[in-house]
Amino acid sequence: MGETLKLFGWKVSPYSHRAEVALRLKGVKYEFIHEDLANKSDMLIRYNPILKKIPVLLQGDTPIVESQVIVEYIDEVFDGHPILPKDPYERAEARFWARFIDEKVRPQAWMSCWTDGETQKSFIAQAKESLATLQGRLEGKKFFGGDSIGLIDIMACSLALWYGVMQEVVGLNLLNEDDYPELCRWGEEYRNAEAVKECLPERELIVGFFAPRKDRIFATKAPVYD
Ligand SMILES: N[C@@H](CCC(=O)N[C@@H](CS)C(=O)NCC(=O)O)C(=O)O
Repeated sequence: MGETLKLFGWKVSPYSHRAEVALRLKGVKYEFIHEDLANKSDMLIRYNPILKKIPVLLQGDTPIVESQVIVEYIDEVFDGHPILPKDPYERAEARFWARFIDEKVRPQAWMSCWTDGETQKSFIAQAKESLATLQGRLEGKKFFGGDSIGLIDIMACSLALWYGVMQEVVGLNLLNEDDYPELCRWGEEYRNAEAVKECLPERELIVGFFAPRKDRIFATKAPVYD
């Protein structure tokens, strides 16, 4: 693995963080290339022509795209901290929860912040149920991965920081210590893990993205990059 690794990312993005924390856990050197998503670079378009999104991991001239794909690639290619379990059944189970997070938890949590009225009530009810289900998967363990960070922890990273910021910006308090003590405890463990601390964005950076765009994000239901 002689080639220089480059990560095209954006510090505000939890997807970008997923890839970066996987590299940090493995102790692999890489260059972080900040993308301006309002004015995407030719390199980003060249290396991710179909989706045109960050993160993109570039190994030599070979791009790997999509955060979970990148995390799994890093785990397969580099020695050190195991991210996915060795056992095929446990690996399948971790991938199931990764999918649950991306298909249920994240969109429900996002929409509970950026809708109102009956629609919001419905998303809040769905998010509450999914958060409780996810919390149950912790089973009293330090991390979803057991004693150390694994795929599910990395996939759930937005619950450890980003979702709290969004809640604060829109004045919601859904993910709180009274209702989700285990999930909040997990969030603290995650934020305090060495590899995470090395690459977790400052809370202010995320507030600085969401707060001024609050109305436009509410209107579009999607991030606004300019
Ligand atoms: N499913 C993708 C999502 C990545 C994603 O949505 N990236 C956003 C930044 S947070 C992006 O590049 N957006 C640019 C765009 O949509 O034009 C992943 O897991 O990597």
